Amino acid sequence: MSTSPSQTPGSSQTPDGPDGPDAPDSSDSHLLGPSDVRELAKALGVRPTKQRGQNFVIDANTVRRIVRAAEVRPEDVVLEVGPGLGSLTLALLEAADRVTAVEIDPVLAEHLPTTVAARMPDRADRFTLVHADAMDVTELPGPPPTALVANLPYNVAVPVLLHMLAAFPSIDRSLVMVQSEVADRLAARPGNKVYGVPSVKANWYAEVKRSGAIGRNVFWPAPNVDSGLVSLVRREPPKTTATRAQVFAVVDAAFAQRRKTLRAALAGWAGSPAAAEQALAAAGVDHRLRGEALTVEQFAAIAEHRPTPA
Ligand SMILES: C[S@@+](CC[C@H](N)C(=O)[O-])C[C@H]1O[C@@H](n2cnc3c(N)ncnc32)[C@H](O)[C@@H]1O
Repeated sequence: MSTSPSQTPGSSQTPDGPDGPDAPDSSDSHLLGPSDVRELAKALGVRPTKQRGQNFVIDANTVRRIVRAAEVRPEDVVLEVGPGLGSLTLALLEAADRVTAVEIDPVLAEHLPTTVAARMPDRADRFTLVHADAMDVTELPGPPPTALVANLPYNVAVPVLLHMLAAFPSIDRSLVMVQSEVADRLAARPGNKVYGVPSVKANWYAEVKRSGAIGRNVFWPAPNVDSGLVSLVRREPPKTTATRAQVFAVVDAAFAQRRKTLRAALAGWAGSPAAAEQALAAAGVDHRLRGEALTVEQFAAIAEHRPTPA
């Protein structure tokens, strides 16, 4: 199998390839259109897998829209997780100072520098590819990333996002594309029925909001779910004497049994229902509430009052 075609494929349409709403116009000639994606995948022998969340964007307008929504600045060092064939990478390289991309798939990882060099020779020295599982990445070559912009693999989107926010405090803005329901969950506020673990943990790091919807036909292959954009702007974490791990342990316990009151849901964490009630009282939180009503600051206050085991 060839992993390195000698040149980047052209852009002729073929009937059996992925089709999208917008073929690139001449000003987008370095971006990937539907036939470019199909031909690149074919040349590399890539068969997109669900397991790796491989749905490639085939629409130049969509990648431009993502870059605009991310407010990428000329001085930004952008971290992209899962660059795939390079659809978003090329648009990021137009706008940022540097792009560092982390890709798990060996064939995609090996070939992407070739695509970048062929499509954007003037910017190729500003691109770095790291072949790794994003969940294992704790350091990156080059200057620290200032922004995270990614069309995340859907099955690991939340853990990858939270991992990157924890591992790279230099990231002050993120714009991620995720499954629409996950976008709702990430951006949910207390009291919302989809508010849960991802909402609270994301809010530990950032102010989170939904930033638009993306249809299915801008991908190849088209997923069977809609997508949403989520914007995260770094904030100071809540002021607390508890560690992040201690706060997240309370969050996990509260939502593991989300139908139960906090007194019952936190019994295991505190040692007993009575101990949970005591910790909640000390934190100024009504023990009859459920986790879905609490802010991240309230979870932090509860974590500070965990009873010491006898
Ligand atoms: C939804 S596709 C996005 C591809 C490309 N950015 C685009 O928009 O066309 C997700 C990409 O993430 C990669 N990927 C999946 N799991 C990963 C992981 N744990 N770490 C790094 N990359 C991963 C896949 O191989 C794939 O290239």
